[in-house]
Amino acid sequence: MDKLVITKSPALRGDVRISGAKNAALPLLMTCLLTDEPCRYTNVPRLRDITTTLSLLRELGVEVAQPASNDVLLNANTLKSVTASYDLVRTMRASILVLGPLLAKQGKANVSLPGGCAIGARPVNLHLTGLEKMGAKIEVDEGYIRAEVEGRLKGARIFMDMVSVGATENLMMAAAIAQGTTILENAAREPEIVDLAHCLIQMGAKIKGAGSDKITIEGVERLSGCDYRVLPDRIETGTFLVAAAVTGGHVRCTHAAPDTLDAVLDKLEQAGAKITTGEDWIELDMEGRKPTSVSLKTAPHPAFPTDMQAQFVTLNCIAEGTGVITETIFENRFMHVPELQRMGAEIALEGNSAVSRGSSQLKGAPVMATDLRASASLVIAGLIAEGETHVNRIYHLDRGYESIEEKLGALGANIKRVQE
Ligand SMILES: CC(=O)N[C@H]1[C@@H](OP(=O)(O)OP(=O)(O)OC[C@H]2O[C@@H](n3ccc(=O)[nH]c3=O)[C@H](O)[C@@H]2O)O[C@H](CO)[C@@H](O)[C@@H]1O
Ligand SMILES: C=C(OP(=O)(O)O)C(=O)O
Repeated sequence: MDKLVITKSPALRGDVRISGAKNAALPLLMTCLLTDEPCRYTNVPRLRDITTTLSLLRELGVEVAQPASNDVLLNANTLKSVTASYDLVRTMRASILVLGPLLAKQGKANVSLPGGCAIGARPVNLHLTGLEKMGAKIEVDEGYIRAEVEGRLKGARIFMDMVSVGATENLMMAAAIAQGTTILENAAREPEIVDLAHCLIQMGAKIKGAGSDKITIEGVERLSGCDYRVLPDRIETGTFLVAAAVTGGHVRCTHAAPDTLDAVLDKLEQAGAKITTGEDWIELDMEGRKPTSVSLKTAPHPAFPTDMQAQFVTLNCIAEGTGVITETIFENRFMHVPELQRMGAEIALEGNSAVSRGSSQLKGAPVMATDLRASASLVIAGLIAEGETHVNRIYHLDRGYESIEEKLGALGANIKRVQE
């Protein structure tokens, strides 16, 4: 199994090219299931989750081609199955996003229940009740969600009692070809929702309000294909910016989307970073300063993203002063804390908050993380720890970061991937 070996690194300097967003690409690739026409997606990141999605789509009978490393061509007019098997779904929760499109287009879908995962229980009740409101009959049998509808799904007014990114995406895709108008209330407002809406609109969907908490979708009979470029990854961008900040560096993220990162940039400025942005780039300069601790609370967009929480916990460990980071989205998303403590971090977990005393002297150690962003926080810790840090189980990182060691290495980090 591969691991990353990191030694204390100089201040990171230079340009880093940001990849397409994993969390935008995953739902976008599922849009091919809503049409019989070919679909082309560009700026698709090369990640394990994308490979899993393509395997899942192939299993359903979708024709898949990758003419260039970040281009994907999909054609679902050869579909032969409506079953997403446990073997694939268990490795990637976003597989649940085939449910809405398959049900809307084929009238039927069997999707393995994703089950709990390292960061929390992550139920899918909102996906299911929303589809039921649209006329689907759904039962859960032998670990599978078995959904059916007679004729087409029907437009409905759906209020979600929690803000869910995945449920908003699943229901928006299903509603795009339902009969009548669907209104999603308390919808998620993440930039990836807006990106999905733009792609669906290019395919002929009638969607208004994406990016607000009320999305109105007037169903159309059929959608055409698409040629769509995936949004830049705001979480990858934020991760590189935090890595630059903790090393006291000066880094420019290119091919980025600054307007998707307001809450993160705000906290970096509070930490003492000088931030400059252009249309598609963000530059961070610490001007030789050590960061100051920040306090923050994760919440749905446009507030601070849970997917950046772990990286900021690492920042707070070495920063000046006390900082309190509170996680409100997932009930078990502090697995990086015990590992950071093993590296010498002075952090205490108090309920759903990580309280750091700051100015910890980190020391390299063998560490491992059980989720993607926790792994990223340990990589960042490795850059500033004395000695060698070995980050194990990096298949989590490979789910969500394209060539992380090459990109960090090009900025001056001492990092290499080794096979054991
Ligand atoms: C592939 C992808 O885009 N993943 C992102 C997506 O995950 P995902 O779409 O799975 O996250 P959700 O927004 O659905 O989850 C938010 C909260 O709602 C709860 N919930 C969700 C659905 C449901 O039916 N019932 C329910 O109770 C979840 O357990 C969680 O506590 O948004 C999360 C929150 O920004 C991010 O951390 C993930 O990186
Ligand atoms: C939690 C994440 O992803 P997923 O929803 O795919 O598990 C993430 O991207 O940080």
